[in-house]
Amino acid sequence: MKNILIKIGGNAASQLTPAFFETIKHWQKNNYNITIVHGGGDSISTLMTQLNEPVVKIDGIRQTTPTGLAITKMALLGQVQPDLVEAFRHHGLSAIGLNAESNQLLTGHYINQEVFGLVGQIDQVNTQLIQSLWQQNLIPIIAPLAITNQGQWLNVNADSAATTVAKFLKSDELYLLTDVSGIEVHGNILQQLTPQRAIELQTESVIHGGMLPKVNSAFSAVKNGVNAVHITNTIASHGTTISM
Ligand SMILES: Nc1ncnc2c1ncn2[C@@H]1O[C@H](COP(=O)(O)OP(=O)(O)O)[C@@H](O)[C@H]1O
Ligand SMILES: CC(=O)N[C@@H](CCC(=O)OP(=O)(O)O)C(=O)O
Repeated sequence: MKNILIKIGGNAASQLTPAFFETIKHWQKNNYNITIVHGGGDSISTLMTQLNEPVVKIDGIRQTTPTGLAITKMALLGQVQPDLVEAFRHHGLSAIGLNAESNQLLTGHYINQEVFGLVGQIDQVNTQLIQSLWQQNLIPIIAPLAITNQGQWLNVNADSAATTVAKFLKSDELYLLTDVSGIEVHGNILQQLTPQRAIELQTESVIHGGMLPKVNSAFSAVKNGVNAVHITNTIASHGTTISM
């Protein structure tokens, strides 16, 4: 029995095909446990712009003010997540939307409050809640937010959230679904990426922006027991694979 986590980035969410849902159904029939962590950075930025909140990202991580956090929650929990749950239902799959407060699903801490504001990293995952949903054939769809022990909500980069949840669930495979078919280097998509090559490509700025948290999260996942991370635009292809 496999345990697969799929992170659906904001851009990928609007491009899910019937084939994607058929593959998930096929995996469920084979008793695979499926978990989704969603992004939604594009929806957050659009809503921020509409509400005159500045959009500032440093190396792919959003600086998040208290107003920015309120907008982030609106976008993720009011738009992106319900739309995804509905898409799964429409394709005959039972899914349930979850956030940090769902029976204390995701607890975290600030990464660097002075630089990033209300941005965090996840320390604890209520894996029992996820496992009980799997037993009911429900697919958990989780938002990238966390709560501190003091009850403060934190915005979490969705690649980092997906990676941490995959580590806690001991996932066999993690798919980071995005809008590119893999990591591109001088016009070619890499099949594999080693840590050494990743450092070189980051230094040369060949890997930049939103790809930085993906690559860093992927290496952290494989160091912590996830067998393989695939950076891709479809679960039908592995794109760029990061493994030990
Ligand atoms: N070497 C690279 N190969 C492919 N994409 C890259 C690379 N470096 C930076 N990127 C950028 O990373 C983006 C994916 O990250 P992001 O926009 O944050 O996606 P998501 O919303 O799916 O997390 C790509 O669209 C591309 O613009
Ligand atoms: C702290 C931080 O950067 N949080 C992200 C959360 C959403 C996200 O990561 O969505 P994508 O995967 O679609 O980019 C943000 O505010 O955009």
